[in-house]
Amino acid sequence: MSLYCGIACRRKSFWCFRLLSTYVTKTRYLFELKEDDDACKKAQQTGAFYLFHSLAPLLQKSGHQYQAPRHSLLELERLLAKFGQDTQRIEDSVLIGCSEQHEAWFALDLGLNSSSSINASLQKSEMETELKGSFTKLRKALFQLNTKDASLLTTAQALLRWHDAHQFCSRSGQPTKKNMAGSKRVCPSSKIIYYPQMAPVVITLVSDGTRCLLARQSSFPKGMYSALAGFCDIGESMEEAVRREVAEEVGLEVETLRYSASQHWPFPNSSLMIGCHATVKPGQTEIQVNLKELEAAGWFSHDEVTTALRKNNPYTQQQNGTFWLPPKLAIAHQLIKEWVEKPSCSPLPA
Ligand SMILES: NC(=O)c1ccc[n+]([C@@H]2O[C@H](COP(=O)([O-])OP(=O)(O)OC[C@H]3O[C@@H](n4cnc5c(N)ncnc54)[C@H](O)[C@@H]3O)[C@@H](O)[C@H]2O)c1
Ligand SMILES: [Mg+2]
Repeated sequence: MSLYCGIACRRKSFWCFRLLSTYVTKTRYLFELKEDDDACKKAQQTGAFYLFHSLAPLLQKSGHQYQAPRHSLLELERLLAKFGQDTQRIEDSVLIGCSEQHEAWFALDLGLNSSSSINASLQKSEMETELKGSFTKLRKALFQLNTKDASLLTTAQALLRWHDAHQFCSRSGQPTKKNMAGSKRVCPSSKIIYYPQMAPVVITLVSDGTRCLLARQSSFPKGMYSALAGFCDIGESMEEAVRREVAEEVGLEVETLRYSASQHWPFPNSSLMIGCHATVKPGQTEIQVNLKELEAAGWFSHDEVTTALRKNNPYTQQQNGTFWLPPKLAIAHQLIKEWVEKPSCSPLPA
């Protein structure tokens, strides 16, 4: 779908109207909603709401899959009235996207601000009955959601968590106020504007040309190995962070590296995962595991990794005691799959 937009450009004394793509009109619309509180409030009238309770999204299960139901403003108002809650609460919602037809999508947490945890949990189960779903831990549900819902819910949870944790100005100590879309918070006293943040993390699949290096932390589920990951230090470039993390965690020097792709990762707080492939200096492949950071690390052959990717069912592999890899949705999985498909693509010097 494309729309003619009001934007016109003057070229050689003719007015020509440029056809804007659906994507462009959608991003312009979302930008407007973030900047204009009145437009955003209006968008709520025809919008749809994803519901959360204490950062757990409302999901409905059908077979082995989860679905995230959306509710209209009217349905939400009825629900709040039924549970004796003020409709003012809708102003806590955050904008998380919109459809191609410009139906704005919001997320609202009905559990976060409850003053009593006993009341909150009572209300939670009653709401679940009313809504014919369950507020499910995102970590549990993430891998059983379709990619679109998974991406929307991780964005929503990250934004709701950020607002919950940034209620006060770090300079004045006064309460901050969110804008209608939830794209920022402002301190009325110090005038400081706070924007939602993500921490940059590099995640690197190291190869020696024929094998790839996988590692596990003690906090990982039993048997799961992944690529090396680490938070960027302040002042570092992505390249510097990759070199440092690989040296810190396994005692190897990166020779070449290549950026692959990035991903927002909501756990435990919002990270921007920057995915890379790296190679180490030939003949310098002896791993020295930093046991403060990792439980184990090792080189895995192309055959071993290919087999693990093919049979990547955590439940059976955990029981067999064999090693297994992160699920499809994780960028680590994508990096490993790329390496299996093209183990010797040529990266740039680090
Ligand atoms: N999506 C994926 O495929 C995937 C795969 C592996 C890891 N991860 C994620 O990557 C992240 C980083 O990996 P890691 O734990 O090995 O990092 P890491 O190697 O940097 O070690 C974590 C330690 O770094 C310190 N640290 C520095 N800056 C920090 C910050 N901004 N926030 C929290 N801790 C900070 C803390 O002491 C913490 O204990 C984790 O949150 C993990 O969930 C994602
Ligand atoms: Mg690490």
